[in-house]
Amino acid sequence: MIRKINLSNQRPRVYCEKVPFPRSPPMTDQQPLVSHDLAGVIVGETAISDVQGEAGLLNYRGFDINDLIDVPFLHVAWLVLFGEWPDSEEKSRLKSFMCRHQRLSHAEQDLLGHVSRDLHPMLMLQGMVPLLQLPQEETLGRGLDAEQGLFIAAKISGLIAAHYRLGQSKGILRPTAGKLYHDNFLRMFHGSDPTPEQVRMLDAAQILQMEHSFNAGTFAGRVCASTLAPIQSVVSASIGTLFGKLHGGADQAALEMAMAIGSPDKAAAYVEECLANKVKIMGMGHREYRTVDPRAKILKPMAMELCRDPDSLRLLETLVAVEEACQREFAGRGKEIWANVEFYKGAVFHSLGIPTHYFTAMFAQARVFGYVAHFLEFRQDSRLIRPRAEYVGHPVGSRDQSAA
Ligand SMILES: CC(=O)SCCNC(=O)CCNC(=O)[C@H](O)C(C)(C)COP(=O)(O)OP(=O)(O)OC[C@H]1O[C@@H](n2cnc3c(N)ncnc32)[C@H](O)[C@@H]1OP(=O)(O)O
Ligand SMILES: O=C([O-])CC(=O)C(=O)O
Repeated sequence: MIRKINLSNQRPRVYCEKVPFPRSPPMTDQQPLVSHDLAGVIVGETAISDVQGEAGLLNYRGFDINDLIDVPFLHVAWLVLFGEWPDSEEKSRLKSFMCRHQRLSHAEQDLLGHVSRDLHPMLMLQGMVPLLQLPQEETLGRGLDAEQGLFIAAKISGLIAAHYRLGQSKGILRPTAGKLYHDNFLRMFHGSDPTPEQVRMLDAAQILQMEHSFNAGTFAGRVCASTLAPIQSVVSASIGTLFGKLHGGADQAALEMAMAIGSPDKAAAYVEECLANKVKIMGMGHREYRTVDPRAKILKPMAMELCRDPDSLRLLETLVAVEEACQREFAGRGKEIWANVEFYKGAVFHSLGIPTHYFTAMFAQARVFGYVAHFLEFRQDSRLIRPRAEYVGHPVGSRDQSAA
């Protein structure tokens, strides 16, 4: 039996005595558990990834992310989904499956053609995913849910590239059999061959974004899955949640912030002004990490390697100056706020020629593998997620009904 109270806006870790998940004891006359933001509250178990916020560590299925960034992207995706590496037969089937489904059918192209070119790519994805006709037969030998989840993942990459092409008044391109997943994506997006270095960098950046335990988007998906909604509703709910600036949308906001600041010498004044006015600095801070995000540690040197042209370099130097000013200012205020995954990722994407308003959609393109992994895990043993609210409105009988 547990009873745990977490005061909102504080950070105590409130661990409960182990009770068999997913069932909590029924709420009766005992003191209710209250948490407005669920900070520190454990609401389930997962074997998919582990975020160690104090130490600044992240692993997927028991592998530290530093050891995963050089592994082929789709092999890591398989690991995240199924908890083991694919064998050689599975590697080859997965590669051709993803390539086949990255290509949009005529019906899918037609649907996308009706979407406004100006619609934000995240809204386009959230709307398009439930409209996909999912496969009804298994070919990968991992069950229909996994088949459909991987199908959605491949389509997301095709939809992003096609949406961008249509916005540029250019034709939609097809993937090429035998090419790597992100090689095809970059070619379908830009219409030109990426360098092996660009593909390698995109692989690494996307591996870093693939999975992150019970983040808001994944949790929203779990809530949706708990009603027994289908996988396309679950992924769509997660994408909608990822879009916000306090979550995935911070990637676009962080680089646009650097663009608006303009040059490194203006960074300190910008940070001081934000903090004086209680404005959040995008790409800084994290609910779980009490130190620098382990992914930011990898993305910063990647950005330094990639940002060579004067425009990219100025943006990167501006970000570095913002980070330094934040470190000074937050330390002076006794706060532990560090760069998160979003802070330097934008500089990497920018150097790959991705416009800022596509950043979060590309985050979704990677995180969808995590969403599907959680769907598969959660569906094995789930119960409806339904918290309570404390009613603070008018009491019955206290209102004038004559004007009804
Ligand atoms: C993929 C991802 O989702 S990573 C996160 C992406 N989001 C962002 O980058 C948006 C900017 N960051 C933020 O808004 C926050 O840091 C969040 C939402 C990520 C985490 O929020 P919280 O868990 O509430 O942060 P936390 O409890 O550490 O905040 C402590 C204090 O630092 C402040 N703070 C936290 N982050 C920032 C920031 N980026 N800029 C300015 N102040 C900040 C908070 O306002 C709070 O101040 P207070 O004590 O005066 O109220
Ligand atoms: O876990 C979180 O709160 C945010 C997130 O998705 C990430 O950092 O990748």
